[in-house]
Amino acid sequence: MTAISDCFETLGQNGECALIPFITAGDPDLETTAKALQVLDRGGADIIELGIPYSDPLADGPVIQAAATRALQRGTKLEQVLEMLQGITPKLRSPIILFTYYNPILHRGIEKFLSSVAAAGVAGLVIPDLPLEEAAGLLQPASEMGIDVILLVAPTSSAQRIEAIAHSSQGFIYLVSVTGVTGVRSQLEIRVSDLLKQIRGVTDKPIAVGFGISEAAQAYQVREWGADGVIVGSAFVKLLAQGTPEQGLSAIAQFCQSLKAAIKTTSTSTNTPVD
Ligand SMILES: O=P(O)(O)OC[C@@H](O)[C@@H](O)c1c[nH]c2ccccc12
Repeated sequence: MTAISDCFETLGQNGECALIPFITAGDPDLETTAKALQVLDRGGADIIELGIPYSDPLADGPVIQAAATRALQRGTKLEQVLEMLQGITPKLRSPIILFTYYNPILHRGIEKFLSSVAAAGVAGLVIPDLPLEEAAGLLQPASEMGIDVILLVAPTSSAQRIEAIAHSSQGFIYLVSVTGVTGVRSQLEIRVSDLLKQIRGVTDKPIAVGFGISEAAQAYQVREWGADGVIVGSAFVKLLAQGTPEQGLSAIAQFCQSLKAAIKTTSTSTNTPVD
């Protein structure tokens, strides 16, 4: 069993939903990223998604694009991120998922990339532009190294494609809540609830929902729709970038706690959180 499946299994036994914050590595610097991982880990995160900054982030909205640009301007490189992680992952309770576009993987070579991320203690990978048709070449060697490759379902995916993705995805299924790029949305689409049911119908694997979630009430809503995990990116990235690194760290600590408290509430409770 992988670290990620293990995490969902334990949470599921307690009727809990996973909180999965996302931050960009190297924004404002790698030292702060290392601290942020620890702050999130202690603040209620169950799994943490760490983004490798990339120059052509097609799936990202303005907040994460700007964070990636700042990180690249500082000269953040994959090798340095992995080196930082190697020192930090043994101290964390939460498994780390590395978020990267596909090109940097191809550039290094799949085997080499996988062995370096495994050595850094990474538990999973999210690769938004990995074509399902090419996923097999990565899924097999990754699972041999105990790394989950998490595949994404989009609202536009056909029933047939949803089934194929659900079948191949490792660790959990990432359900993208909206068509478009990452970033804060004021309203979540009700369609997410139907998509969750549709995916449930074809797999027992956990399902986490991401894109557009920025408030405790939205996280609660997604949990009520039946998600096993809630992914929150842009809202964390924005808070971390405001003010000094210390101010950013304290802001994400508070936000993390409030999100976790919101999704811990069980559906039978009358204690519905308001934001
Ligand atoms: O930023 P949001 O809207 O909260 O979405 C999650 C997200 O940041 C993270 O999972 C992510 C960052 N960049 C991505 C690109 C594609 C898919 C997912 C992502």
